[in-house]
Amino acid sequence: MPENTSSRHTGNNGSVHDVAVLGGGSFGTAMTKVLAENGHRVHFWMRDPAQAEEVRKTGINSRYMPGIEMSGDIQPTTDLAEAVGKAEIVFVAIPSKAFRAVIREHNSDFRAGQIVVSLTKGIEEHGFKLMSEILQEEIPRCRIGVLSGPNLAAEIANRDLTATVIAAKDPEVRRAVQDLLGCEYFRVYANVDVYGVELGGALKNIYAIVAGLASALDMGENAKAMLITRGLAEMSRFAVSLGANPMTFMGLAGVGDLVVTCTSSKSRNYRVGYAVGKGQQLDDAVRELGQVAEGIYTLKLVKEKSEAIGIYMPLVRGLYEILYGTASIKAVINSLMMAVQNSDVEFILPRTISQ
Ligand SMILES: NC(=O)C1=CN([C@@H]2O[C@H](COP(=O)(O)OP(=O)(O)OC[C@H]3O[C@@H](n4cnc5c(N)ncnc54)[C@H](OP(=O)(O)O)[C@@H]3O)[C@@H](O)[C@H]2O)C=CC1
Ligand SMILES: O=C(CO)COP(=O)(O)O
Repeated sequence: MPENTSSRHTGNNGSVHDVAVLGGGSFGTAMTKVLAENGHRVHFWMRDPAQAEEVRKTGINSRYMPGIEMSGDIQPTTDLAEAVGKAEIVFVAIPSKAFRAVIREHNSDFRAGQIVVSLTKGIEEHGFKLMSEILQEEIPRCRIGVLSGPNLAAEIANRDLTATVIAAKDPEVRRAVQDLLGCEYFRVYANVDVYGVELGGALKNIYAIVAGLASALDMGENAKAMLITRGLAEMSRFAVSLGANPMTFMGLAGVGDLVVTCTSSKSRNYRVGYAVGKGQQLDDAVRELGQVAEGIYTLKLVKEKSEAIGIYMPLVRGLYEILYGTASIKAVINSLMMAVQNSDVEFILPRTISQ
């Protein structure tokens, strides 16, 4: 493992901490890199022994971050108990489909009071649970937080200027995460609306798929702005109905993350939408991607949930009909454009009650 020769550049008090990152994919790797560059000892858990060996020997995770060399005190491991046991703070970057299973299997390895922060932007299939709710159910003795924002892993790994949000009820959790992660290229803002921040990160993936589709069809810049803005209206309507604070959607974890994923071909969700817009089958697009695109699962769950609770989500419904139904893209666009014309900002002027 190459030694960290660069000087420490955190804005904190300079103390070194043992932290764990669970999940050896793109985002786990990017956050491991930030933490190690900030001078912390990172116990980096992944399930693939060959990958752990590669990171140990070369500092590179070639499957998920080819060409990115990490430096500093990184201890890759396939022993989750060891990683969690040594850590003061644990970051979890495991896709939503596997999140509960991994935490449940290792439940007894977590200590009372240990800080556990979810980096995952998805929803559990059964019961519509967010990752912080899973943590609360599985390890209630821990102090829980959620990190979310416009955070493309490749850009963070490249040290491009980035901001994110730590959401937690406990101010010590917020402060600890700000101190651990903050540095000259990574800035961490705080929020207490855990549910809103977390839901924002999960929901925007749906609209990134829509934006990718629109881009593949060369719909133009006005259309892009319309989709992003109506996506924001739709996701905040849904989240607020479930208890989120509408103001959260004006922040980095709301509109910030929505903008980056709806405008960047670095977003996997956007890429899936783009491929489908170019005529590829969804399954083939996902297989070719080779990484997680949480939005394709979130879409199904949000469509069901919105129907169950009576929340109007035309973009969700339209995308669902394209990806999982039989509707043509053209027919969906036509029905969206010809729907009853509603109010712009429904927090100011209520949406028509005819829909
Ligand atoms: N990439 C990004 O830019 C960002 C991602 N996120 C979120 O982070 C989460 C993780 O995404 P990301 O790292 O990008 O995903 P990737 O597709 O890059 O990697 C997925 C990782 O999860 C591991 N994994 C999959 N299933 C299991 C399992 N059952 N047990 C243990 N490990 C498993 C994979 O291991 P293996 O290789 O062995 O299959 C791999 O290490 C997602 O919710 C995503 O939305 C959030 C912000 C930014
Ligand atoms: O959440 C992300 C950026 O904030 C990453 O988006 P994708 O999962 O679509 O790549």
